[in-house]
Formats: sequence, structure tokens, C-alpha cells
Amino acid sequence: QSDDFVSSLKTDLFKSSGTFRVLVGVTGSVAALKLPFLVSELLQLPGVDVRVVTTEHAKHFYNPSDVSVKIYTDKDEWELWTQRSDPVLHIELRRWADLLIIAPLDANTLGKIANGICDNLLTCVVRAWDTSRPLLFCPAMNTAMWLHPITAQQVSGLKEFGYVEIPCIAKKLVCGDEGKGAMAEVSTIVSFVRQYLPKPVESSQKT
Ligand SMILES: CC(C)(CO)[C@@H](O)C(=O)NCCC(=O)N/C=C\S
Repeated sequence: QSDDFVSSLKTDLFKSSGTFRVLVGVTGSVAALKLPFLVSELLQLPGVDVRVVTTEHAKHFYNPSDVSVKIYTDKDEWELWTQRSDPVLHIELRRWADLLIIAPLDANTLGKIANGICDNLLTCVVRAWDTSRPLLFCPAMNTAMWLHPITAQQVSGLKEFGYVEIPCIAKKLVCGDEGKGAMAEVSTIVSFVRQYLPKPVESSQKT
């Protein structure tokens, strides 16, 4: 199981350059219920290959059978690496991805990333991230959490690393609060990602 698992990653690494590899990180905000829709919309983009890395808490909010692409979990990291010669999943994933988008980014994972904590597969990918590659994040949390002063500090910290914020929006949240904290709309997220796709090469031959 593990070899085809990694070999598919490795083959992707050497796949024809036409493929733009998008890794979606999903965390424990209720906005994670949008994951199936986000993935299906991203797959509509030309030449895009999508994989997902989930945290344990995110699993409460979506059904994996509604997601048509591979979802990597913390368990996969430990099943894959049992001896020195085994590949390290978070390193294979940081090599594989051309772009990482964390949607939604919950308050907990925001805090971890802002401080370099890497205690699960997703935060290990982020901790090992090649900052010359785009990392986009979509904060989503209760309005009271969003308004706490530590949030602005941590969001600006991520931006100092060069990560790109896709700002949260004001909505009537599922808990009844009205205000900022809702994840950006999927259409907004997809249009952000679209900006990073390789430009189609103008054909030099005159037809
Ligand atoms: C879930 C969705 C997308 C429905 O429109 C929206 O409410 C949202 O993004 N909420 C995320 C904010 C959150 O995590 N609230 C947690 C407690 S209020």
C-alpha cells in the first residue's frame, strides 16, 4: 500500500511539466464543510492536479467520500515511515506541491504556523515549505476569535513569511454570531489560485 502511495507521488514529481500541483490543507473550522466543493472547483482549472492534507479536527466537517482526490492524514505519515530508508511524507509533499492553500485556516493552526509548531502532517509541510513557492491561507473562525488582538499579530506574521492571505468575510456564522470570520467564498479562493497557474506559452509558429 505504501509503495504505490509514494510512487504515485514520485511519478507526479516527474510528471510532464504541464501539470500544476495544488496541495489543499484543511483544518478544524466549520468552513471545512466546503472542502468537497473547493476541490471540485479547483479541478476545473486547466492542468491542475489536486491533493489534500487534513488535520484530525477537520475530519469532523466533511465526508471523505465526497472528495474525489487523495486525502493525506497524520496516520499516513506514520504508516509510511517505519524504517530509516522509508520516505518522509511531509517532505515528499512539500516537494510535490507547486502551491499550498490552507482553506480553511482555523485559529489553532494559525497559531501553530505563526510560531513554527509542527505537530501534525499539515504543519510539518508548512514548516518545511519552500517559501519561493506560493502559500495561500484562508482564515476562518468565530468573530470573537477573529477580533482577539492575537489574530492580527499572527496573520501579519504569516504575511511576513511571504504567505498570501485570502481575507475572511462577514457573514451570519453557523453559531449565530454576525460578523467577520467566515471563510472567503470558494469562487474567490479559486480566482486567487488561478493567478498562479503557468501562463500558456504563446505558440511561436505562425499558423
Ligand atoms: C460555515 C460557513 C462557510 C457557512 O457559510 C461560514 O459560517 C464560515 O465560513 N464559518 C467559519 C467561521 C467559523 O469557523 N465559525 C465557528 C464558530 S461561529
